[in-house]
Formats: sequence, structure tokens, C-alpha cells
Amino acid sequence: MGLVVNGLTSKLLHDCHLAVEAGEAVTLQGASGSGKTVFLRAVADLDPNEGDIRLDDIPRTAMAGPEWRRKVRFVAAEAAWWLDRVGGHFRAPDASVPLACEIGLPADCMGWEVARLSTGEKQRLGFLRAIEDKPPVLLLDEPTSALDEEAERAVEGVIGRLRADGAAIVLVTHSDAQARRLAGRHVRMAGGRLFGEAA
Ligand SMILES: Nc1ncnc2c1ncn2[C@@H]1O[C@H](COP(=O)(O)OP(=O)(O)OP(=O)(O)O)[C@@H](O)[C@H]1O
Repeated sequence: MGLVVNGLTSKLLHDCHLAVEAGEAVTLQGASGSGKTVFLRAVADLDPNEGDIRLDDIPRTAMAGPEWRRKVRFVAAEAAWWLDRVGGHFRAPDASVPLACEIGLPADCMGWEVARLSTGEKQRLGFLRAIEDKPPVLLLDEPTSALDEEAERAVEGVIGRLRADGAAIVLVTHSDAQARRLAGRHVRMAGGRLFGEAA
């Protein structure tokens, strides 16, 4: 059970295979431009691609795109915002306040205007928004790239808990140390191809 990617192929990806169990975290590393983001976006079916992709043995083709993306959640390094206030992007903003505080944001952050957000605040709030309904698969694209060490460790703590609660996680990182802290298995991307154990 979990996420299975078999033969994922697109204009930029070549026959990629990856299986991530529920409750497992796998890191994806590789040089800048190697295709890590392209891979995560393809798994989430955000760009044209082919292959046999399954969640708990249910093929992606059996679900409408939005349903697949609710379950197989791509969390971009830079989240998009479309409303003026942070809280408007959450289904139940108050419920996310304790987690917001845990990752170093103040309790009133849901009332903030999006326009005032720093890069690191945007990154943490985008992450919180994505995990609000606890998707079974998280595709995290450099989720702490804009954070100081304290905030980074706090976000890592939340990621570890999500994994322990049963999420299947693929995490792109440029940090070998973070890869070792968060995952027991590591794969590498080069030229749009996935290779096994790395860090
Ligand atoms: N729509 C597109 N059309 C053509 N080329 C693209 C498209 N999207 C991405 N690319 C190219 O594909 C390559 C892989 O991009 P990708 O964003 O996956 O890199 P990455 O491994 O995530 O890099 P980084 O570590 O810098 O974030 C890059 O050379 C990029 O310019």
C-alpha cells in the first residue's frame, strides 16, 4: 500500500519507478535542473505524463484530477496565493493555529495579509495549508529551503509526525543532513532519470 510509480514518462522524464509505503519517507536529491520538481509535478498529474501511478493500488486513471491531487499533494517550494488574507486559504484556519505556533509563526498569522508575508512565512503557511486535511501522500519540494535552522527543525518535526501517522512522503532536499534526519531511503534524479540509494 502507499504510492507506486511505474514507468512515469514525459517530455522531461524517462521511465521513472518509485514505491513509497504508507508511513515511509523517501528523499529525492540531485543537481539543480535534474528534474526533481518536474517529477513531483508529474506524479501529482499537474503536467502531461504517462505511466502506471497508483495510490493504495487504485490507479490514478480511476480518479478525477482534483481528487487525485487532494490525496497526492504537491507542496511547491513557493506556494501560490489568490486571496488577500492568509486564513482565507484554509478550510478551518483556527484549527491550524497550534501547528503554526509550533513552526514559529505567531497565533494571529491567519489574519495577516498575504502581501506582508516574508518568503519563509509564505513557505511555512503554504506547508500548513497543504497538510490541513492530512493527505495520504505528500510530495514536498524543498519545504524548508527559505527557513532558519530553528524553523527548519520545527517543520521537520511536523513532517516526522505526519510520516508516523501514516503519510507516504517524497521530499526533495539539497541537504544531505536533512535527508538523513527525515528518511531511511534516498533516491537520486539525474537527467530526468531516477536512481536508487543516494545519501
Ligand atoms: N515546461 C517545461 N518545458 C521545458 N523545460 C522545462 C519545463 N519545466 C522544467 N523544465 C526544465 O527541466 C529541467 C528540470 O527542472 P526541475 O524544475 O525539475 O529541476 P530541479 O531538479 O527541481 O532543480 P532545482 O534543484 O534547481 O529546483 C530544467 O532544466 C528545467 O529548465
